[in-house]
Amino acid sequence: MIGPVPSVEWERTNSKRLIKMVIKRVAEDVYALQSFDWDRRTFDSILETPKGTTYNSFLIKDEKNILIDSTKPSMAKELLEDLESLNVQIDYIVSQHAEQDHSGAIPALLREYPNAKILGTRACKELLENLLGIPAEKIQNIEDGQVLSAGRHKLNLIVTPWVHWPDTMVSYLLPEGILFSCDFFASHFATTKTITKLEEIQEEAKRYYAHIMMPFSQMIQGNLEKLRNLEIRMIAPSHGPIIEKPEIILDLYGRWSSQTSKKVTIAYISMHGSTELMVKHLTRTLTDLDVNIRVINLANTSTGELIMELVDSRAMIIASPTVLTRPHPSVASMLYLVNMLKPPIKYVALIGSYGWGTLIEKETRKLLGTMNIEFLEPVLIKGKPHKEDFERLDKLAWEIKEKIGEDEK
Ligand SMILES: Cc1cc2nc3c(=O)[nH]c(=O)nc-3n(C[C@H](O)[C@H](O)[C@H](O)COP(=O)(O)O)c2cc1C
Repeated sequence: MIGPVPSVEWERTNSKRLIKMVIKRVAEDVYALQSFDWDRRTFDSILETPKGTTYNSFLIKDEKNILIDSTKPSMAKELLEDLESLNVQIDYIVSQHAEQDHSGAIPALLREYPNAKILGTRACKELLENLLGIPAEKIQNIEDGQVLSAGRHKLNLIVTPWVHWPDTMVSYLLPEGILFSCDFFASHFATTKTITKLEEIQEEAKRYYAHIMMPFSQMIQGNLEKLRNLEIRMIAPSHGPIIEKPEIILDLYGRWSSQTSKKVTIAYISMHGSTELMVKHLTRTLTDLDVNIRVINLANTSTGELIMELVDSRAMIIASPTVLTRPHPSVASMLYLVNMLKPPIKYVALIGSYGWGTLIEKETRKLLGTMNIEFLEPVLIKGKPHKEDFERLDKLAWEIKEKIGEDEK
């Protein structure tokens, strides 16, 4: 039986420490304990976090008290103090994902609550032992679909592998209908607001999806399917704000994991302007052909911005001069990342200028070696582009327009 719609209310903030921790009442006897990292600007040394982040832990107070996820090790002290202020003993810690930003405070929690049992997936158990030195006997494996009863509250434990590591799971709380989703549907966004509108979350959710979730789009589709029959009233991820209108993020994930739009993203760099002239010409022609394009100069725009554009692009044009026979290093490192993150692009075209001899095509194909893409005929020219080079670019523009219109996927 599902209960009344949960809604977030302020409980208290720990202002002594510059609001490092915020406690929110999410529903009756359900609390969000959020650690705020307002100033964090990168994650995993890859992902930009221009709006900081939070590490969210959730407490269900009942006959048995359950803590879902924790925080990063350096914020363990604040989490323990806030639990103390809520006057609870912890019976269960559900570790939805062993990565240190969610489970790093578990050793400190175990020192304070030595009788607490840790629950996690099989893969999580092994990782908790290896990453955090948590003794095996403290951790119980959960089975997919297992229900943990706290008393009035029932927590449905659902195995959802690869959102973001092999160990990941989510938990669905009844009667409130709250989905504790860990990294699934998360965003790096330090805000005290809860989300009810798409525009409030779209950009940071997309940045997060692009870097963390995109390589696993097939698994995401499978896991979305697994959640389809749940009546989800609220999504409480372990990073970023709580989402009070779950359909907005569920729709985005549905689209991002299975569709592209007819968009073409052009990523370029140019040292002396010849490749840039090619990009300008191609941009003009594609615009005349009414193709939706985004142009990104890698010299002044981060690779992260490009990766976000690729979430819903159907084609990518790579424009690079030849440097020591290969793509410019900024292009090469971008290609390395694209190959890892596997955006759903279907077509790739390579253009660029070289001086005397080039292996750029071979190297580009190699760098994108594990992607399922069709390479269009490259336009590689010696020196500055001339009339016949512009004609080749026009031909490429027409080909791109035709290709991206061929299907709607
Ligand atoms: C550091 C450096 C290394 C280069 N290495 C090569 C090379 O291996 N093969 C080649 O054909 N041209 C090479 N070139 C020449 C450039 O590819 C050529 O000048 C090209 O037109 C530059 O395009 P851009 O004007 O878009 O920067 C090199 C240029 C520089 C500055």
